[in-house]
Amino acid sequence: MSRAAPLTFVLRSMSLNSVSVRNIKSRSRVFPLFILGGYSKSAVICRCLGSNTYHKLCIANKIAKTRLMTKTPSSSAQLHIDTKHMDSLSRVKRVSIEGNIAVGKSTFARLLQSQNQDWEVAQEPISKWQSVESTSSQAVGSAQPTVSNLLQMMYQDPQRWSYTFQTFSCMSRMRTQLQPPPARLLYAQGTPVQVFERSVYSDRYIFALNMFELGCISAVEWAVYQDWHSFLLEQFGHRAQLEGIIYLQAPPETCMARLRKRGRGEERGVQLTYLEKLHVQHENWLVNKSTELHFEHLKQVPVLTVDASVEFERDPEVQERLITQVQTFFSGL
Ligand SMILES: Nc1ncnc2c1ncn2[C@@H]1O[C@H](COP(=O)(O)OP(=O)(O)O)[C@@H](O)[C@H]1O
Ligand SMILES: Nc1nc2c(ncn2[C@H]2C[C@H](O)[C@@H](COP(=O)(O)O)O2)c(=O)[nH]1
Repeated sequence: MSRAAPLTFVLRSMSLNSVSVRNIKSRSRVFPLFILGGYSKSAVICRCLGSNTYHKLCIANKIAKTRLMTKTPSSSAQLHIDTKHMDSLSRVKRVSIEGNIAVGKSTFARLLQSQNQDWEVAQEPISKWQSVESTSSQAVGSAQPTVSNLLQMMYQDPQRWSYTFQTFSCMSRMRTQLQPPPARLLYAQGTPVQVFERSVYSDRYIFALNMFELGCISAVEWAVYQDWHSFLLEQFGHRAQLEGIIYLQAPPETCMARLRKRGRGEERGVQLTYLEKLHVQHENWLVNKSTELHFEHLKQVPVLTVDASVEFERDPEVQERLITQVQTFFSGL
């Protein structure tokens, strides 16, 4: 049997009984798919009726990429596919926790993780920013690997390192948001939710914007950042889209006290004015809705604002109230 070069398809729509795919190379052909069965962990093998053509579908959340394993089917080809797996994937909601530095996002995320097996928390990849490996451009073979703390470099010399930091933080957030959900979420009884600590959106609409407004990112760097950010999200955004946002809201003074209490070395020089500015950015985006957004779906994403000024770390009653609030929010997504 002859093998054609692999083609890539993107799942366009999904219902209980059919799935249609668009050939992204020709941008025109649509193949109806019908349920049959048989899938492995992250791949579905489907068969094209009336021919020996097989397709392998690699699924990520609501979007599936199919790879043509053998010859090209006719445009009327009917494919068999198990959509049970796809339905499970599409049930998984994606929510980010947003809020000022040290407001309590990690603490809150840990609380959520401990409360419900149907929720999976992805932490902010701070450790990656604290240890960036590089090699010097010395003679081949003698180059020594170096580990740099980009978070510290950004705080020590924001003019020099803010743009570099935002490229790295955004890429690491994108990677996190593109992670498929763990298998146990696919079999969840309730509402399965992937919870992200911050997102590619706060990267742009909170931090990068703030650094630009503070003059730590130049006009050219800001233009370049926005250009690749928009492109990245246009290309992959459908796989990283959020269904909800939890905004942990607290006065900057409270965040400052918690930041000092936490005592992270890199943040020693952080001033209250910086947290005040970040607070305004959060309020503008998530409460006043005055931040200019560039992604239509983002304008519609529901926001749950949680009063994070209360001490919830060691108060089971407050924790219970918060969890109920979150549970109600998740089930309405
Ligand atoms: N609700 C709260 N009340 C009092 N202290 C808190 C609360 N939430 C978090 N903290 C403390 O504040 C500090 C920062 O919390 P953390 O969860 O690391 O914040 P973030 O992830 O938003 O930066 C930690 O020392 C934590 O113990
Ligand atoms: N300049 C930027 N700084 C950022 C960004 N994301 C996080 N951070 C800083 C703020 C904190 O010092 C630390 C971790 O944040 P927490 O709020 O989780 O404590 O990293 C960013 O995009 N730009």
